[in-house]
Amino acid sequence: MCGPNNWGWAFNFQVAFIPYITAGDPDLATTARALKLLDHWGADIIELGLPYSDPFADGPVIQVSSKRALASGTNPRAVFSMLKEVVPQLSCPIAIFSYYNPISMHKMDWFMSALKDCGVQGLIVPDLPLEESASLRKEATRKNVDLVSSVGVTGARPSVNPQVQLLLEEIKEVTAKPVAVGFGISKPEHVRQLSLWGADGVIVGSAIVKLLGEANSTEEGLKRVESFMSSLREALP
Ligand SMILES: O=P(O)(O)OC[C@@H](O)[C@@H](O)c1c[nH]c2ccccc12
Repeated sequence: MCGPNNWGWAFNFQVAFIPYITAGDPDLATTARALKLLDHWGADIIELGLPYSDPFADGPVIQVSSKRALASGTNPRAVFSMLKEVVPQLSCPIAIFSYYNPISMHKMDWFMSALKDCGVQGLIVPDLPLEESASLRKEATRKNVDLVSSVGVTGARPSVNPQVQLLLEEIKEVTAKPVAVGFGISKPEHVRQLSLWGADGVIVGSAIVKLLGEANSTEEGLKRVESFMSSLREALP
């Protein structure tokens, strides 16, 4: 549905649907296919995680997924070159999700230029140290990449914590920025609930990563993700 949104990026949605997957799990060819599929099934933004050996803010599902991705030799350079080919075929923006450590192993301007060069529009760093945030922000602003930071531990949960409703109200009192809710969203009921509470976006990670990771084949994993995406999409206004 078309309507005004305050994301700063031009989308046609009321509540943004934001899937997360880990790049390179189980390999980058599968990630390329998954990105196209998520885009096709109505993702408004895709969070693409760079795998890291110590993903401490992640629950077991994304931790194992990171391990699989690293085992197949995934590194930022390879992810960026895959994206360079795939991004022009997508209609939704990509935000790279990365812990600070793998970013800091590169020159900041190289990293940010590489992001920009392959058409990435956002960068999420869950553990960005305050002391480092100024230089990263400066480089991101120069390259016109949006920067986001958050804390917590991921993983599917049976229900949405009712405190989220209050938290959403409190956050919206202090900012006009859109607020997307993640952590534990894995069912159409969760998505419905969060839309009713006024979330501007919902982020779904572990539930999708699990479908891809536990399938017996890439084909089967992508099929499962496809039907899961359509059931979540239907729950959105
Ligand atoms: O896997 P979940 O519970 O669906 O949540 C993922 C999610 O919100 C995404 O933004 C994310 C993936 N890994 C993270 C690490 C920290 C903070 C956030 C994340």
